[in-house]
Amino acid sequence: MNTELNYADIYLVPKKTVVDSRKECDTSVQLGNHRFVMPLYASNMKSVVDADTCEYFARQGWFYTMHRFNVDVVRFVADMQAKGLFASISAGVNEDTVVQLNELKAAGLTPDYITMDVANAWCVKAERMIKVIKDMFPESFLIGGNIATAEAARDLEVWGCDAIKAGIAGGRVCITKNKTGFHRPMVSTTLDCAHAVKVPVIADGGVVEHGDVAKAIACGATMVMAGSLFAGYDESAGNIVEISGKHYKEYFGSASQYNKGAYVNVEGKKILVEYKGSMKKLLIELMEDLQSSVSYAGGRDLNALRDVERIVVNR
Ligand SMILES: NC(=O)C1=CN([C@@H]2O[C@H](COP(=O)(O)OP(=O)(O)OC[C@H]3O[C@@H](n4cnc5c(N)ncnc54)[C@H](OP(=O)(O)O)[C@@H]3O)[C@@H](O)[C@H]2O)C=CC1
Ligand SMILES: Nc1nc2c(ncn2[C@@H]2O[C@H](COP(=O)(O)O)[C@@H](O)[C@H]2O)c(=O)[nH]1
Repeated sequence: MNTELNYADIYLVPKKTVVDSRKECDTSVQLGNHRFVMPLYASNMKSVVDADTCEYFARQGWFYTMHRFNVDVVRFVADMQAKGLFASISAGVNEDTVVQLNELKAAGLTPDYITMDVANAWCVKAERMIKVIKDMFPESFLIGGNIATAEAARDLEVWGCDAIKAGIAGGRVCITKNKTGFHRPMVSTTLDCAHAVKVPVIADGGVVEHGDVAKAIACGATMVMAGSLFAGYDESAGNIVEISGKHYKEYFGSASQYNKGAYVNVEGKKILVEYKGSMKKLLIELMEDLQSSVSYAGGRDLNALRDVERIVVNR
């Protein structure tokens, strides 16, 4: 059996800083036809993003992906593009997704980004859906996920994905590992997948500390997706709950009973996260922290992080 690593098991070794100020460090990243201010974005979960959250992120120059649960995709894509913003939607692998894609086509709309999002995308249904999406929307940038091994990443690349989302059962509200026994820690997942393919890899789930973003990039990720990090703010989706005068927001898994509306194949749970007010301060702090990471890596942009030594501190 192999020993596998998570974000908390590694650190990055500092190099000589070459900038006079952390403000000089560039955290921007190219994904598809757009450049975004940070290589980090919020999970496409109903308790994290809604249409307003997506618009908020797009206006701040951050990437986003709308979730795929009871969404009028025609209206969503039309609204975003009418506002001059990019449209980034999620797709499943069942017939309802084909119906939605046909409706988009009939309306003459092309999403800028489509994320085909299932628990284990290394499967025949995902292979078929990737072909459908690529045939119908060859101009859209297709992200496929999730997977957790080099072999799966290579398959998704061959099947036609323009980027691959990696991470199985590492999320804060995930109970997949408890219920099925399957999981791979994020550092090992990201290293393996990113080294196996030429297309960008998105490290999804398990971000606990801001520094985990830099660690993911150092392991080869182009982007990082996080759910709990963005839950609990004014701009996040999710209901506010008051308990003994204290305010919280609900954060639940996409495979939870609360998202599914039934207790069938449940692999997610609901938690309450502290209500934290406006998200603006978080976005600024995340960028400042990553600028600082780039300076410790001895560079001026994210490329510097790809060159740093990684050390294992826990085994
Ligand atoms: N990143 C992660 O580790 C995980 C993420 N999730 C998230 O939860 C949401 C729901 O995921 P998911 O259950 O895939 O989506 P859906 O519930 O939409 O399932 C999609 C379809 O795939 C089938 N399917 C799902 N899992 C399997 C399987 N293991 N074997 C065979 N068929 C399967 C389902 O059929 P049937 O239900 O009849 O089996 C269904 O028809 C997604 O947003 C996903 O990202 C969920 C778990 C893990
Ligand atoms: N196993 C499950 N994973 C889920 C579910 N809903 C979402 N997710 C994944 O978690 C990440 C977010 O993780 P976090 O640690 O940043 O909070 C998300 O992007 C999905 O990949 C679920 O119900 N079960």
